[in-house]
Amino acid sequence: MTATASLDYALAHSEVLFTREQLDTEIARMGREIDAALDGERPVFLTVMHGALIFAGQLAFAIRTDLEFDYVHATRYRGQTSGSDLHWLRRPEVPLKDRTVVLVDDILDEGHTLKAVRDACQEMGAKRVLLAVLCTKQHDRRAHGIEADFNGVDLPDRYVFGYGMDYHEQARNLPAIYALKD
Ligand SMILES: O=P(O)(O)OC[C@H]1O[C@H](OP(=O)(O)OP(=O)(O)O)[C@H](O)[C@@H]1O
Ligand code: HPA
Repeated sequence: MTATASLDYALAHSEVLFTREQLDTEIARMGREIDAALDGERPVFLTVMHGALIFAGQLAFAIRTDLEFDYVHATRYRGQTSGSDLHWLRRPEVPLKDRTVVLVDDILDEGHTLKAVRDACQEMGAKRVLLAVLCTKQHDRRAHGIEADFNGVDLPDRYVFGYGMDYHEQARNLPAIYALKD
């Protein structure tokens, strides 16, 4: 591993943007918003591995409506800090025809990942796909036609890690969102 890819390097060149306490508050709000949108309907709660793992568990506890769990694994970054082609490692198993899907991911960045996963859900017959993300990066590189229905916090256009998000496959279990300094 190169020196700049180490977690020690990342922590020495980063700052905390959002603490666990701040994120707890936002996730609780999202749970209430999702309950209101579901209006009693039981959805498929579809988690995009690996990055959404921590957020999805916390969000599920914040939602009162019963959920049917499934997950997909699609990755575009594969441990790197810039994205490339999307690789599907697991597609949805639960039949999605005529179902509402709550699609859960850690970050909406350029949007290619969630756009591809959302399109796949629609091709499988989902009647409604609601996107719930912990954070959204603010820039003008977003893929056309993708935005979050439920968002936790907005981020500057910097590489972030922690709270499920990786720095060269490290740091996912740090309980805060960190950003590299410019
Ligand atoms: O909006 P985009 O630019 O497409 O980026 C967002 C995606 O990138 C990350 O996944 P990654 O490919 O790093 O896999 P991971 O979830 O295993 O970390 C993240 O979890 C999102 O799924
Ligand atoms: O800034 C990021 N950090 C971690 N994973 C990501 N996937 C897309 N953007 C990012």
